[in-house]
Amino acid sequence: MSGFRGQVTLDGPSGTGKSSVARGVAARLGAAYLDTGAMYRAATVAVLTAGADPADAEAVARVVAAARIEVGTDAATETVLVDGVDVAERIRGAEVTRAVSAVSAVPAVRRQLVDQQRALVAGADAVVVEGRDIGTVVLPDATVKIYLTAAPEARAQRRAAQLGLSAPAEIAELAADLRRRDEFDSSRADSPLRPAADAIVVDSTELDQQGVVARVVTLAREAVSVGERA
Ligand SMILES: Nc1ncnc2c1ncn2[C@@H]1O[C@H](COP(=O)(O)OP(=O)(O)O)[C@@H](O)[C@H]1O
Ligand SMILES: Nc1ccn([C@@H]2O[C@H](COP(=O)(O)OP(=O)(O)O)[C@@H](O)[C@H]2O)c(=O)n1
Repeated sequence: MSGFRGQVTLDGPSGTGKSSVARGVAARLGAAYLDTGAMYRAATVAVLTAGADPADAEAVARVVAAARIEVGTDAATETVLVDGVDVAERIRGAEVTRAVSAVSAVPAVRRQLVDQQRALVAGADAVVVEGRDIGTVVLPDATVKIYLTAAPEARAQRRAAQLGLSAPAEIAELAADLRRRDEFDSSRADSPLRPAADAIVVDSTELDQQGVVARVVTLAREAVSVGERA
């Protein structure tokens, strides 16, 4: 079978499985992988490290413009650096998660990171890119666009399992955080979270992770063969 060539975009709300599925799909397709959420989280680390207020759009834009954000495009290893410092663990912490939606709503930050995202994938024959606006803004001509959804309860349960939390109060807090971020990300003026008009919606509520990976790989291969026949 010939190798996959093209761009796969995976967008959707938090906890739907984007990162894990995108890594699995990239491995199966022999493709590069870009986690754009990690870039907005790294920008948030720069803001917090500088002591800037995440709600102060001008200060945020200034700090992020001066920060050197580096992310890897290898599905097997995670590389996230801010000004040369490894922040791969810090970006997943609660402090960053609380502030990231405010930082990512700043248009100057989005322009900077979208330019960087396009440059990072420009040389790749095959790439899987995940985020919120990849199919709508970053790569509007992608080969196949997936919009991943899942029931809110399933998303909160998955996030809790991932973080090793099981107390009902902790799960309720995670669910509230997911709701707050979805609401913020979907209602911002610049590049809100929404499916592209030509995205295929995949609901992962009743599928396990391998099932979702298999479905997306099939959709990616079908899109290429349709493209070849056209
Ligand atoms: N279909 C699925 N069923 C059950 N758990 C899943 C599924 N897809 C992903 N997960 C798990 O849910 C958690 C959150 O997934 P993640 O990929 O981080 O989501 P996102 O990037 O959309 O926030 C991870 O621990 C992952 O292993
Ligand atoms: N392409 C993207 C990716 C992430 N983001 C922002 O970055 C935050 C963190 O993204 P993420 O993908 O790491 O979040 P999780 O789904 O892993 O919780 C999101 O809540 C958005 O505010 C964005 O605005 N645009």
